Amino acid sequence: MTNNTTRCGLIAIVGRPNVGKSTLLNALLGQKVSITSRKPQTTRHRILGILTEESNQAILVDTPGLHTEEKRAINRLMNRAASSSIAEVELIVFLVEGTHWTQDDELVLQKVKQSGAPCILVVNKVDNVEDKEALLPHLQKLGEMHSFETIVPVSALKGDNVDTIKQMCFDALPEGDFWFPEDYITDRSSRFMASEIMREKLMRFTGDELPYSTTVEIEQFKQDEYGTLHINALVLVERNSQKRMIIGNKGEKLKTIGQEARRDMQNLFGQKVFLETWVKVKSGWADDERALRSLGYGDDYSG
Ligand SMILES: Nc1nc2c(ncn2[C@@H]2O[C@H](COP(=O)(O)OP(=O)(O)OP(=O)(O)O)[C@@H](O)[C@H]2O)c(=O)[nH]1
Repeated sequence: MTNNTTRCGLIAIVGRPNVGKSTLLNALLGQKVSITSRKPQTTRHRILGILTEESNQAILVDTPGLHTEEKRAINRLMNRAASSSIAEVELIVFLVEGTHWTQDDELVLQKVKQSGAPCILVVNKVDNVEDKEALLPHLQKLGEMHSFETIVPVSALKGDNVDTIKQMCFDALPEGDFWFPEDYITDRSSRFMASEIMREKLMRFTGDELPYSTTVEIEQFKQDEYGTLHINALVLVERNSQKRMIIGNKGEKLKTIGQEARRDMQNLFGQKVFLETWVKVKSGWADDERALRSLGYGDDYSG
């Protein structure tokens, strides 16, 4: 019998636009989530997907040098059972394309070097390379640019060698509890994190007075064309007195909570955040359903 040890950690997937990151992600995630629908080049540091298989959970993010603040935020929010801190991303998967090497690739390489994290170089779109003879010397040249763990030629589109990448991601994970429920995928988890940030601020600014039954529902989580996230957070409490407590004198407390939450959200998502918050007293059955939805057990979010 194998034991129940689980492994979990952050894996960065980086590469200039159009190298096939989304295609690789979809191949890795087995079409569980369509990431190609996200707007290209507008997001930084965000969770791209969560790959959970058996005892492994790889959290795929899109930046190599996660700032300490962000790491702390993720850690604080997600790692409930264990208190171990996240030092770095465990591995960087650096995507380039065929036999090309561009200025943008060079820029990404600099970031990879700065981060100091182990890195595998994934040469994508090899199915497109007409001159197969040219591939080997090209790979050799790439190998001289940095001390990559390994260089893997793949075709994300055809699925060639994608399993090798997946295994390398899993092998890089340290032992630890899962940070997300097993069925979590990217969009939901962003909402989940937004609500966790709100909860955390509520707790911090209202202390023990806030009952456990308080829930936060993220009613809107939308990105506009300029890359700003518009997040509406609804705080549901049981009594008017609790509502007053959260709102505070002339709304001061809710304002502070909102400001702090917004700052953390911006850090975590790496995007400008426009956050609206309001507090409502929940009443009856309909709100129970809401509360459940806010925990992610209801309909899928499509916002
Ligand atoms: N021939 C071939 N085409 C690929 C492969 N992988 C991706 N592509 C194509 O390359 C184009 C860009 O792929 P994406 O996955 O959207 O690239 P991306 O890096 O996510 O781009 P951004 O979202 O702009 O960062 C698409 O037309 C893909 O179909 C591959 O292995 N072989």
